[in-house]
Amino acid sequence: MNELTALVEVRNLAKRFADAAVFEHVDFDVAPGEFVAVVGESGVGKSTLLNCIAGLDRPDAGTVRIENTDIGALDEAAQALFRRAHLGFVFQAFHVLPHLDVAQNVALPLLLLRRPDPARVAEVLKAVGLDGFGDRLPATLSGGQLQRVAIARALVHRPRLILADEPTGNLDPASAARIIDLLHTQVHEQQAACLLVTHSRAAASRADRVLTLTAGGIAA
Ligand SMILES: Nc1ncnc2c1ncn2[C@@H]1O[C@H](COP(=O)(O)OP(=O)(O)OP(=O)(O)O)[C@@H](O)[C@H]1O
Repeated sequence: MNELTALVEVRNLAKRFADAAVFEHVDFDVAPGEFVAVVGESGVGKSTLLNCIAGLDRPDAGTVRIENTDIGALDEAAQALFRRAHLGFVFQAFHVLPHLDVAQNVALPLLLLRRPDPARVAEVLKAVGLDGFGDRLPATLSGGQLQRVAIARALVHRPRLILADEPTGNLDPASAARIIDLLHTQVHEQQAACLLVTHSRAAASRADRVLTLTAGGIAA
């Protein structure tokens, strides 16, 4: 895949923490409209890989280009603006803001982009099965409901790249399937791309491609 067609291009990426290597020689592309699952043993570095792609962790070697922008070449402020406009990130730990209600949490990416759109917020809340939960505070929600708030927030601004770290980890099989459907719809309708880190065989089996991360690289 050449530079013009790849939405994400990862080249020779390596990351270590202090004296412990996590991974090296990580090379892959993701095309527009592609849904890619990343699997691998616990602790192999899947979350770290997503963080490096988003510019939240700095790799020790290699490059990440998203829509032809070299993320590592941007300063922190420019990286934050780039993330805001182009990325939707579902974190393993949700990062839902406790003092904002569900609708306000989901609306946040649109507000930061100065594109408030209450109808879109209501649409994604309905899509994740949280119709009627807009005015609830996060402390009153279950783990699976919080996870769906995080997913709605990651999708509300229709990002080109969705990075999702175990987005179905707290969900029952039917809710999980519904979230994977939603990610598929977003990816295929918007020609976006999704990188889904998962231990779930069911979720991985729905991806267009499955990549396995090891300490020495990543491969189909
Ligand atoms: N900030 C950090 N400082 C030091 N070591 C870290 C840090 N973050 C992660 N690690 C280590 O890096 C390795 C990769 O962690 P990571 O969370 O990326 O793995 P993972 O494949 O996502 O794991 P899991 O499937 O269990 O979620 C682990 O050994 C972890 O202990």
